Amino acid sequence: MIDEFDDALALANDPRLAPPRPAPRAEADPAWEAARATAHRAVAPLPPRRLPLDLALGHTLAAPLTALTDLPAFDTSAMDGWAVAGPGPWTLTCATGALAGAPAAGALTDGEAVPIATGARIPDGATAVLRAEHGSARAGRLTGATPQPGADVRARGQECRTGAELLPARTPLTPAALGLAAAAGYDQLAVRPRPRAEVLVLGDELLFRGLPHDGRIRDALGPMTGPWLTALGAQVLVTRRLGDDADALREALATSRADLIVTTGSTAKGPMDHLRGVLAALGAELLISGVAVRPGHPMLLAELPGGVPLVGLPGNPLAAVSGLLTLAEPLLRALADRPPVPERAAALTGPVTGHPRDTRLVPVETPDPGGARPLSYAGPAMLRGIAAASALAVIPPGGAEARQRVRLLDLPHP
Ligand SMILES: Nc1nc2c(c(=O)[nH]1)N[C@H]1C(S)=C(S)[C@@H](COP(=O)(O)OP(=O)(O)OC[C@H]3O[C@@H](n4cnc5c(N)ncnc54)[C@H](O)[C@@H]3O)O[C@H]1N2
Ligand code: MOO
Repeated sequence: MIDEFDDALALANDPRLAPPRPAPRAEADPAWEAARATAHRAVAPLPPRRLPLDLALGHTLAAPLTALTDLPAFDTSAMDGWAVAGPGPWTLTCATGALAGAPAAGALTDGEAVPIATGARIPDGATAVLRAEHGSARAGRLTGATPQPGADVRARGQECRTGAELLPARTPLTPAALGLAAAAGYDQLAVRPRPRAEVLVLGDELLFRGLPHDGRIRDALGPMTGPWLTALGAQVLVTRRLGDDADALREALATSRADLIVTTGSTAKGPMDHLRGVLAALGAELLISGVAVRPGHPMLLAELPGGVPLVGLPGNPLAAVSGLLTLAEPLLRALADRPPVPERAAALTGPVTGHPRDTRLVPVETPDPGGARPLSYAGPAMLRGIAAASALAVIPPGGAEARQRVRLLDLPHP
């Protein structure tokens, strides 16, 4: 079996199959789509690893999942009853019969039958299964209407033959995918691991319990950034609160073991906004410094000297969500080598004012699949709108009319 895994790893490592990695270099205030594309190109997929099935949940298949066996692996009974050979009535050749997980009962010849359990191997010579409720056994004889040949028999290979592709590479490993892999004979899988993310919450004004007081407010980004990164496919190592301490930030960036660092706040140029200065001092390269999107236009993407990407989410809460879906989502997808999420659109229930030049992301609820209702309380510093929303509607520069179809970015659900 190791060979298959090595093949899978070799396939996943084949440079001909690896996405090209053009040199991403700084772009000032790119349009929203261009910023997403830059973020997607900024990183290469993480190297594949082999993981036991019970640790593979949430990672991404690094190579196609091909069946290591026929499924079913042998002809099995679909029902409890009797395996019968030829037309009835039948003589029962054995009282205990064929049980699931046991070797097949002895071969039958026409006129013979044997009790059989759902999932048990069909004995050689059997032509069908007679369901328990359709037959009657007395004194070694079985009577009942003769079932059609093949009735209630699951033929070997009905679901797949050995070598068939069951799932393509880049599929997220859901519980059902793990079940399929186990049924198909796998003990381990070659996966692209979930990217490890670290969240650094910046700001001296933040409180982590109790009510706002003395100009200080509760941290609203710590509680939502980690869970949303998890829902976007990351493994969040830690959420750290660093205040506005430039030294602590420098130390955290220099020593991080994450594949992606996400900071909150400090993207602008206020007196306590140290992020850009620390990035410059560390020799990081700014790949994106502001995006033509509202809210969230000060968001940034940098590459730290070791190659680790850093997404700077603006401090205003809705602006931070905008940064997550604009920059962190495509980065995480690229690191895990996941395919793009299928695009979804819906018709607005009312007009939405646009920004003259920038894209707007507006919280909407989608009570019916084709419609998107813009929500109130959707200012950059507000949370009521986004907390009630199921998606962000992408409003092109200049705005959108009622009933106009616009693209939706679904909010990820943990
Ligand atoms: N002169 C300018 N000032 C600002 C501009 C600008 O273009 N020119 N842009 C504004 C926009 S838009 C945004 S968004 C913010 C971005 O600011 P920062 O990323 O530097 O964030 P802070 O200054 O630290 O905070 C902004 C705002 O958000 C609150 N905040 C921060 N962290 C949290 C948190 N974890 N939980 C809840 N609220 C948080 C913070 O208290 C501030 O109210 O800059 C504008 N300024
Ligand atoms: O764009 Mo700020 O990012 O409006 O909140």
